[in-house]
Amino acid sequence: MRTAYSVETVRAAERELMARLPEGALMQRAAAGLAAVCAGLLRRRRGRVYGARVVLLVGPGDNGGDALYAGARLARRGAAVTAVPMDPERMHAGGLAALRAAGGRAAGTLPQRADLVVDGLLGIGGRGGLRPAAAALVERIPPGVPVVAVDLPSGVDADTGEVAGPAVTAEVTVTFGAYKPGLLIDPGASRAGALHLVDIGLELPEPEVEALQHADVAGLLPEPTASSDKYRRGVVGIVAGSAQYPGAAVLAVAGALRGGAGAVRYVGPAADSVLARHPETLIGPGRVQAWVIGPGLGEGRAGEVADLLAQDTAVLVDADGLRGLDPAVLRARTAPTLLTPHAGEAAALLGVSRESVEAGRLAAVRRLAERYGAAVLLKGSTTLVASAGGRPVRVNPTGTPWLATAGSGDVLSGLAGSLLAGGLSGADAGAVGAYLHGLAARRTGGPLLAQQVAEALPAAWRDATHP
Ligand SMILES: NC(=O)C1=CN([C@@H]2O[C@H](COP(=O)(O)OP(=O)(O)OC[C@H]3O[C@@H](n4cnc5c(N)ncnc54)[C@H](O)[C@@H]3O)[C@@H](O)[C@H]2O)[C@@H](O)CC1
Ligand SMILES: [K+]
Repeated sequence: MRTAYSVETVRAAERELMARLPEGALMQRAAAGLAAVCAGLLRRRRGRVYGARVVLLVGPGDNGGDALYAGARLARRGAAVTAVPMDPERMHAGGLAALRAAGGRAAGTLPQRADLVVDGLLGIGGRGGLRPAAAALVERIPPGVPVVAVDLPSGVDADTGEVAGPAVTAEVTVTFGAYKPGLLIDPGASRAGALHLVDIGLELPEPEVEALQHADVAGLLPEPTASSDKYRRGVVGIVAGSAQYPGAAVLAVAGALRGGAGAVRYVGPAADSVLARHPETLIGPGRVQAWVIGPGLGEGRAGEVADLLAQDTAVLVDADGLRGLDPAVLRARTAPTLLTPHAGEAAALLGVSRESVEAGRLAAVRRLAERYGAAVLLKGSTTLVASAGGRPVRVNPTGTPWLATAGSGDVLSGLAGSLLAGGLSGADAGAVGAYLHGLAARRTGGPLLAQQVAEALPAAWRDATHP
């Protein structure tokens, strides 16, 4: 599991550790780790560190200090290191002295030629969009030069991943002590490049955010045993599609058939289309371990949603099924419930604007889970899954922008419903479903069809369970 911690938590752990260590020890650990990653990148790119031109962008705080001390280490190995300050009056004094003693220099403007730029403008002390002096430096980073971000890309909000205005786009981010949520959640995540965690010895409590990895997914996926027949492996029922949208039913069933359930049952007006594509489907009402309701349902079917929610069976509600949900009804349920809105649907469920959901996705998914007393999967470029009761929010690490295509959400709801039928909790079914769905899309690559994502799911399942 990859875990991430808020600034407040990291600061508290740092204070506790600093009190037990000599002054400056943590910064030296950070700088040593940062310099090692920079040196590795330079060796891969140009064979050696000696003679490399390294530019440090130096902010007024300790993030700049890390960059300066790391620059000093690179200068001692023969790199030509130039520090460019955001504010010449406010540079970490010890770091600047170390850089100068190692043969580095400070300059007022950004050199046009460089082999590497180190972004030490702002770390976890950054607030709001970059102020003009910082933004001006970021805009002058020469195109094509790799950037290593110190702790996080400057301009990315550490706690939320929000980016207000210009921000650094890094090839690598070297982060200290713990991942920050903003490194795992878009738009911040896509600015951070490859993540490298330097252990500085922090002792940390329960994380705010976590991201499943292959091993976690393998541990959660239901694997059939010799004694499991199709009913023991669970039956998932799909209530989806309408005369207007029969395709949503076909795609939800396509996802459900590949989610490990023993059988898939379909209830709705698109039975002919479903059977034509998926002859293995059971048709008509019957016993199931989990229901999926919503994809392509169209209007006027709230009664069917209410009927399913009144049953003591796991239910996933998606798309049109999410309209007008009553928080009191959901909160009263004891069987697992998973809601899978996109930002627009989430906004309607919260009674806020779509923009406000998109600007604060982490807060929005938490609020939804609390308000509806259910697990909530908020779709988007990084899909988030929250559960009621304040557990860490799960961030899906496998997404790809190509997944923003018609019908891909229908495949996901079928898949996650199938996992619910297999006995996973709402939050686990959502997080594992999003993980496999993203992996399948990555395997498919390029402009993709939702049907292809469904077809790649068995291979994604094998990748996660037998890496
Ligand atoms: N505290 C610790 O024990 C450690 C901290 N480390 C480093 O220290 C960093 C945190 O240092 P600081 O607390 O000094 O904070 P930062 O260096 O992140 O930045 C704070 C400074 O930036 C200015 N600033 C804030 N927002 C701005 C904006 N939007 N535009 C322009 N300027 C802005 C503030 O006025 C303040 O002077 C970490 O990210 C990490 O890199 C590491 O050395 C490891 C140990
Ligand atoms: K930075």
